[in-house]
Amino acid sequence: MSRIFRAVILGPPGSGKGTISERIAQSFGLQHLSSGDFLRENIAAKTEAGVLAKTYIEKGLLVPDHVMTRLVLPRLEEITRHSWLLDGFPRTLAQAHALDIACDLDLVISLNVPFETLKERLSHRWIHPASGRVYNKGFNPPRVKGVDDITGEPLIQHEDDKPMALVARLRHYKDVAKPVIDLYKSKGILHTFSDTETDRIWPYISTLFSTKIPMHQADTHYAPSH
Ligand SMILES: Nc1nc2c(ncn2[C@@H]2O[C@H](COP(=O)(O)OP(=O)(O)O)[C@@H](O)[C@H]2O)c(=O)[nH]1
Ligand SMILES: Nc1ncnc2c1ncn2[C@@H]1O[C@H](COP(=O)(O)OP(=O)(O)O)[C@@H](O)[C@H]1O
Repeated sequence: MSRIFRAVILGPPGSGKGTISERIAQSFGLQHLSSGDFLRENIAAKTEAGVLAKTYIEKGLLVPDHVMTRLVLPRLEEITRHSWLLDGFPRTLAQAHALDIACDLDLVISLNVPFETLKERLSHRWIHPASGRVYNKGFNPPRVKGVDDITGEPLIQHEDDKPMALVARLRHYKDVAKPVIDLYKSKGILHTFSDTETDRIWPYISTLFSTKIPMHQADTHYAPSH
């Protein structure tokens, strides 16, 4: 059996982590694990962690480290046969240290997208709350304005994607993420990609993964439809 490949994707809210993770998952057969999805599953199932996490997310705050590590690490340990890409975790230095104890990472990608671009994207981000599907006016609009493509249910905008909350959220991200980025830089596994467009970043990420993942493990390659 091939060795498991473990990667993390870092970047501020709106930098395209979810979008790029899906492309990596599709092109290279990695399992996309998203801390936001784990949280939404737990909130929907009303688990103890989910009920607690909801109170923080609603206020636009980070969920405490001990709740996040207890939620995410067991999920990683369950995956013993499949390569994975972790999106949204670690977000703090304490989470990065906990992950470090649990496993060895092969690769960390950091997305560096200008502040103005993030503000613009997030203020146009619309979500289907039940599934977590994400749309963007312009980049990937729903087929019918205001409703989810699959269920036809209404889309909503996160309170913390509204303009007033955005600036504070992005500033806070930067402060908390800096030591995490520095840690992975010092380990020599960090690769940073800077641009305003996902479609311009993607070819570089795709090339990087091609050099790291043996071709027989990779599935068909993702090609943007536009
Ligand atoms: N205009 C534009 N929007 C993008 C681009 N890449 C992603 N988006 C949109 O920006 C928003 C944030 O992307 P997402 O992948 O959710 O970022 P995350 O918060 O880092 O996971 C979503 O509405 C995406 O559809 C891009 O290159 N251009
Ligand atoms: N690793 C984490 N540590 C703390 N809180 C987290 C973590 N991951 C997600 N969250 C919480 O869940 C919310 C939604 O996460 P996510 O879906 O990744 O959205 P976004 O990309 O907009 O930040 C975050 O705003 C935060 O409150």
